[in-house]
Formats: sequence, C-alpha cells, structure tokens
Amino acid sequence: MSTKLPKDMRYTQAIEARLQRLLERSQHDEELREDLDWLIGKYVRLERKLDKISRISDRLQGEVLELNRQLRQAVTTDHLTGLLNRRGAVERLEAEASRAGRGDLGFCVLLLDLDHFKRINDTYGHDAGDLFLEKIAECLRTCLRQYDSSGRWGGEEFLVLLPGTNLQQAQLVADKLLQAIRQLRVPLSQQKNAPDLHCTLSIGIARFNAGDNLNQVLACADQALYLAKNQGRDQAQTFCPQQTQQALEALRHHPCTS
Ligand SMILES: Nc1nc2c(ncn2[C@@H]2O[C@H](COP(=O)(O)OP(=O)(O)OP(=O)(O)O)[C@@H](O)[C@H]2O)c(=O)[nH]1
Repeated sequence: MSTKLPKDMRYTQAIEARLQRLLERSQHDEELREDLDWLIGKYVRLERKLDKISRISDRLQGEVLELNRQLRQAVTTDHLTGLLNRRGAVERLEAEASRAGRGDLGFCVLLLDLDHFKRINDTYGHDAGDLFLEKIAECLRTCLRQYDSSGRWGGEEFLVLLPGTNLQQAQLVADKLLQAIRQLRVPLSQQKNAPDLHCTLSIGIARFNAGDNLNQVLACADQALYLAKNQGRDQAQTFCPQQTQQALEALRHHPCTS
C-alpha cells in the first residue's frame, strides 16, 4: 500500500502535511485508509474543477477587457471618417492640457471648417458629401505626424491637435493642410466625364500654454476661424489677442456683416 500522496496535485502546505500524516497512520487501519482514499479522490476532482473554473475566469476576464477596449473605441470614434469624434477629441485635448500643465510643452489647436460644403450636398447629394468627408479625413491622416491628433468636431468641422508645437510651426502645418485640401479631387463615380468633388478649407489656430483654460483656447481658435471665413476663406488665421479682437471689431462694423 503506497504512503505517498498523488504527485500531480497542488496542496497547500498545511493540507499536504496532514494528509501525509494520515496516510502513514492508515497503514494498519483498513477503515481509515478507505475513508482517506475517498477523501483524496474527492479532493482530486475538486481541484480539477477549480482549475477549469480558473481557466474559464481568466478567459472571461480577457474577453471583458477586449470588449471594454472596443466599447471605448466605439464611443470615441466617428463612424463615418474613423477619426476621433468630438468626445474623443475632447478627451485627447484634456489629456494633452494636463500633460502640458506638468511641463512647459504646450500645444496648438487648429479648427478646420470646409468652405461652402453645403453646395456639395445640395448639388450632388448627401452621399457624395459623406464620401468627400471620408476623403478629407484620409487627407488629414496623411498630412499629420504620428503623434498629432485629428477629430471630427461637428458636421463639416474638424479639429487638429499639434503637441509640442508653437504658432509658427502650426501655421506651416495649416498651410500644408490648406494646400492638400485645395488639390484634393474626389471622383464622384467611375464614369467618364463624372465631375470631381473639390472644396477649400478655413482654419483658426490658437495655442495652449501651461495653465491656460482649455475652453478659452478653443474659443480663441473659433474666433480665428470666424476671421478666416470672413476674410475670404481658403486660409488660416492665428489667434493673437489684440490683432484678432481688432479685426473682429472691424468686421462687426463692416456694412456687409453688421
Ligand atoms: N454629407 C454630409 N453633410 C453634412 C454632414 N454634417 C453636416 N453636413 C452638412 O454640412 C453643411 C454645412 O453647411 P453650412 O454650415 O452652411 O456651411 P458651408 O456650406 O460649409 O459654408 P461656410 O462654412 O460658411 O463656408 C450642411 O449642408 C450640412 O447638412 C454629414 O455628416 N454628411
């Protein structure tokens, strides 16, 4: 009769010591030995069940994490363009603002608005407009650096976040975007003589420095965008406190806008 416990089992030290003692004592006690074998058999089956449950629980935990990741992605992604949606863009802005607060990095925000986009919808239909928005998103992704972010801010309005960038550098990025969109041609169909969709952009630029209020910076970018629209579109305007205010004031008193 063996006095060794099954080897492939995982016992706690206390259980192992007691079982081992009982096994040795049961050598001359048939009844005790039978009870002990029964208990060890139960223990083996229980341990296998626990093992199975723990593997299932590991797998479920992995699946829950993956579902959470997919859910997070779904609520922060714009389904048409695949860019961040407004909520995703705000989260990215807030993260960048708090990062900037810890150092002196700062970043620039660009608000982009397509010019006379309504004409594309009105002339070629909403699906053509959607197609054009998708191509705009592709164009943004191609033009920007890996660590820049872009999101769909509203219907035909986009936001670009340029970390560690000053206003001069942001102006260069804006020029690159203006040119890329100006040159973008989106064929409406494969048919010969089908018209190409095209459009221009207006951009407002503002800079966030450590300690700034994010909403105020966004409002500044919006004012600069308003200026870009009113000064002829297809251009970028940078928010500079005095000049922008003066220009907006002048627009307010202009006979065409007052
Ligand atoms: N196809 C499509 N159109 C959209 C979507 N969201 C907004 N729009 C359209 O975008 C157009 C915006 O029109 P407006 O606000 O007048 O702006 P605009 O024509 O671009 O003129 P400006 O901004 O002044 O240059 C409207 O026709 C909206 O219907 C969308 O998801 N898909």
